[in-house]
Amino acid sequence: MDTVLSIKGLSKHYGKIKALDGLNLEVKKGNVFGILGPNGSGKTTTLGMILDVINPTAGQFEWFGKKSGPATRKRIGAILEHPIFYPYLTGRQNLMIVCDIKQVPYERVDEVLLQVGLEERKNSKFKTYSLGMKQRLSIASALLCDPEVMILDEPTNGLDPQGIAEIRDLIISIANSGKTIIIASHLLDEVQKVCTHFCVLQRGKLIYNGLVEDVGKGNLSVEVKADDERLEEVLGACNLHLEMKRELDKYILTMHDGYSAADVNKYLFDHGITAKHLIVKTKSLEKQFLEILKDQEGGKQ
Ligand SMILES: Nc1ncnc2c1ncn2[C@@H]1O[C@H](COP(=O)(O)OP(=O)(O)OP(=O)(O)O)[C@@H](O)[C@H]1O
Repeated sequence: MDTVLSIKGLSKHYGKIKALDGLNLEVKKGNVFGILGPNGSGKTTTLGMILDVINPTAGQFEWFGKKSGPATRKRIGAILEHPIFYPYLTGRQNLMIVCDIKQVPYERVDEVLLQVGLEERKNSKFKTYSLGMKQRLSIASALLCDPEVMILDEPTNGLDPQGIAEIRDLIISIANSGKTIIIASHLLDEVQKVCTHFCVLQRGKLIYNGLVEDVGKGNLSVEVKADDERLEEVLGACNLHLEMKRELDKYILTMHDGYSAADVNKYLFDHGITAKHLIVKTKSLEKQFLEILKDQEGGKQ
């Protein structure tokens, strides 16, 4: 798979503050790559450097196998902050101004407005747009040059749940059109729903890099409830699980490899107990993220 972005030993120090410290990362063509991290972990600094807005203290990066420059920059669309649009001009007129600046033919304006779902409101003034519509116009603006890569910094910041869902669907549709996408976010649910890959930064260091589909792999957890006072004793005696925990009126079993909720159900049934609640719990990215951060903290002690 073609490498779109290759980062080697990238660092940015502000005096004693190591905003980014020796980052190595590769993003391949077609990836939807989430950069996760708590506040101040170096996400925006990373995006700033790969977009040539911030000068690195050390290290390097390549776009499409080449040193970054005007030719590679044309192949990248980015939204770092809300771009400034004119409130009294329509969405369409605002994008025509961007076309003039970027030397893109005006035909692209209607194409991108359609792509981001603003076709019906294209002749409304920008000041009448909701926050979600403003964000979609920003994305439309970044799409004007038909870039191969889109870089989005916290694309759903400040949006309501419906706005978040709309931007999420838009990102998925842009990814499906074959573009590579890099998103910095602290919304784990958003990354889990949209991204194929993710990395975690903490205090400027890369502490995790992997596939989103691998989240939740590992030992299965099964949650069990039953109206039977023998439940704890019977469950405790079975050898399907590695660990059993009680949480209020339910039991959480961490299963041995190869055993499922159906095995628990059959075991209980064979012991005359009918489960009234039996669900498989998969680990969310949120849980995994918190564990990754905790492991890192633990490793320091
Ligand atoms: N211009 C600057 N001068 C000094 N320190 C800076 C500067 N820019 C960023 N930093 C520091 O570098 C660290 C990383 O900041 P950065 O904005 O990249 O983090 P972030 O992960 O994007 O955080 P957030 O989620 O809050 O936006 C922080 O400690 C921040 O205070």
